[in-house]
Amino acid sequence: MNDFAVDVKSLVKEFGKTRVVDDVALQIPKGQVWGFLGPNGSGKTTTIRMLCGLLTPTQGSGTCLGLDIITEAEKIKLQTGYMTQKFSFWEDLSIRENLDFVSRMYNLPNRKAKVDDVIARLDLTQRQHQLAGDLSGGWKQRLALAAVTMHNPKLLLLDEPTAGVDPKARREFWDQIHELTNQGITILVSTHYMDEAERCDQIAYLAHGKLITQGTVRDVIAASNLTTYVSINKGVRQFASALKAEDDIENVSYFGAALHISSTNTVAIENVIKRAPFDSLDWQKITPSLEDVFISLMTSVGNDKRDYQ
Ligand SMILES: Nc1ncnc2c1ncn2[C@@H]1O[C@H](COP(=O)(O)OP(=O)(O)OP(=O)(O)O)[C@@H](O)[C@H]1O
Repeated sequence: MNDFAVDVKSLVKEFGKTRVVDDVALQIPKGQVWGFLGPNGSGKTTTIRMLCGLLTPTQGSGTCLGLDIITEAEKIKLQTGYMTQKFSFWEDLSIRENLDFVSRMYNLPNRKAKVDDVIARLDLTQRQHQLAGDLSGGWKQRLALAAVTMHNPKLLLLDEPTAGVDPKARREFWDQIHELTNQGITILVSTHYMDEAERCDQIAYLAHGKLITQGTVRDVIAASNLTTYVSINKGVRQFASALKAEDDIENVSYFGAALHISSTNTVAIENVIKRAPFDSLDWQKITPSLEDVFISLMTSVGNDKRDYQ
């Protein structure tokens, strides 16, 4: 068994004639938290489902927790916790009843102690008798995290666990995620939130089913070769459409009162800001943010031209 919790290569998934995941390779070291990013429909959920044995790849091979993803999918399921995008617990049962049900499904020994423990660990004591259907988004996600960790999985696959959850609850959720990695659990978490991407050891970015970039946030920013300038002059927004019309500016975006412009061609972007009318603004070169990089990546890969039946 190697030191990777996930070690897969050439993963392909086709639905009919549409290639939804296209030649994806991932090597996730044990005990790390990885962010899985990419636009809607880029294939994140499909990849996650292949990793936990719920979908069979059309092509490709590899292991999860040292187990073959094709031939040992059932064993992988027992050691993996998969949190789906949609809340999938019983709304008419309380938190405690839901967790008790899950512990029965996994046939866990010492069920009551196990449920007591997970309720305490995730700070659910006060709400344990509340119906799941009455919980707010943040508490629902906490219940879901409790449920997927009850059988002591070594790998957690979390599909947009914090979508629609308020910032405080999101922060608490991430505290729990880091607590779990401290215990040696490996986590792959899909997200659209940049601040969450920045909390990960490494990130992998998918577009149109292909892995476009991966590494630490710093690596991904460096590999983008993006040059970004920012202006915070009053009235800078009035220049946005003229800047967007410039062929050499690949990306113009608002960050509050500031305007960021980016290009992979440093000379060209610097020529633009030296020219009228843009030379009337003060420009400062900055390290591109992850968001600058992702917008640039999305622009460079273009629109999804695949055919969906
Ligand atoms: N069972 C299926 N049959 C046919 N097409 C599917 C099936 N499952 C997913 N797809 C298609 O595959 C593409 C990738 O979907 P997937 O859910 O993996 O993307 P995603 O990156 O997780 O998107 P999102 O960020 O919106 O959750 C989508 O266009 C989707 O419609």
